[in-house]
Amino acid sequence: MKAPVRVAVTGAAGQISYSLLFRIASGDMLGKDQPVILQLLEIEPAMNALKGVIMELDDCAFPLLHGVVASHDPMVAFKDADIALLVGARPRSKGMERKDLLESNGAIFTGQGKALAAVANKNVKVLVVGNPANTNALILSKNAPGLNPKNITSMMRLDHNRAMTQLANKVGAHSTDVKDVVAWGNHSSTQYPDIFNATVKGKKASELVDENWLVNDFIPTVQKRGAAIIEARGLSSAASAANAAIDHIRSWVLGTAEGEVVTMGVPSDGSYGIPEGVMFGYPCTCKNGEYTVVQGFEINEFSRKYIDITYKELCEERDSIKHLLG
Ligand SMILES: NC(=O)C1=CN([C@@H]2O[C@H](COP(=O)(O)OP(=O)(O)OC[C@H]3O[C@@H](n4cnc5c(N)ncnc54)[C@H](O)[C@@H]3O)[C@@H](O)[C@H]2O)C=CC1
Ligand SMILES: O=C([O-])CC(=O)C(=O)O
Repeated sequence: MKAPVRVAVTGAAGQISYSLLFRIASGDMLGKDQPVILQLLEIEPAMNALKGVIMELDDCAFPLLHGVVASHDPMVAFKDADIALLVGARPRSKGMERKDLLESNGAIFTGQGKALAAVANKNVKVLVVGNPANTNALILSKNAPGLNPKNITSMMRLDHNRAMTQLANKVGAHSTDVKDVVAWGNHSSTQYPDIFNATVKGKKASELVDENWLVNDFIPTVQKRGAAIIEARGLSSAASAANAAIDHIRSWVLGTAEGEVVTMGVPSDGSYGIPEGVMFGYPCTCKNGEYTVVQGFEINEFSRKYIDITYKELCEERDSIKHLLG
């Protein structure tokens, strides 16, 4: 029997967590042979709601769930955490851009960065989900001395998964037939879902679709999918966001399949002309618990323009929260 892995989840009484916790406890994230201890953080007013969620976790009698800790103190919830899923933050409502949340959410990640650095496992793998995820992850990273900045990532996997299905549907294929899409840049309406390196059943995707569809349908559909869900549901995406978080961590910890490329928001390192200093959606592969940014993807003139726009937005977001960067 493997030793349990400690998984901290913030915003544990919120709607994403309601889809996320049960899947982590059932082994979807770390494998069907990996026990877990859930360490749940909420704000004080939500502790009663969290109690109800924990009652439900108990009622599942999950074989892999070896303990639940609940606290409103990050120093308790993050203690010895091996993995931290930072979901707790306000969601946007209709008419807002995700960056409009920076003012209310950004400060959450200064305190949580400090607490993680103080008490979590030094190799803790962090995924920031709370929006605006990339810039919140940057704030966290700058406030977490002693943690490896490479281990602080932001969620672009939902965008990646959205792009796969949109492309598959267009050409009459299944998402599993699609390889090598990338959601470059920011988890925002400037992100660039790119199919120029992608294949569908081994055929170049760019030869199966035309530029008009890319510009007027595919790219805006993926960019604005979150807003379309808010419009339809009255609430932002939750189950699909939880699913993407599971996918992100599973790939990172257990590795990507042979030939599989996934998008992760990771610290920019100069790859593809993006200078250091932002969290950027890059194509990645994962092995032995580490991710590597895939090099050598073709960036044509069309793609360059979109990539530069999303990079510029990330710089603007960073400039607007300079005071939170430690
Ligand atoms: N990166 C991505 O792809 C996606 C990100 N999101 C973002 O995820 C975040 C959470 O979304 P939902 O679960 O729908 O929101 P929600 O409002 O249902 O839940 C958020 C929970 O976080 C808690 N919370 C607030 N401040 C906290 C703090 N300082 N520490 C711990 N918990 C705290 C709240 O009490 C609440 O229970 C939002 O910012 C949303 O925009 C949502 C979908 C996709
Ligand atoms: O759109 C939102 O605000 C929630 C989110 O990040 C998404 O669904 O991609």
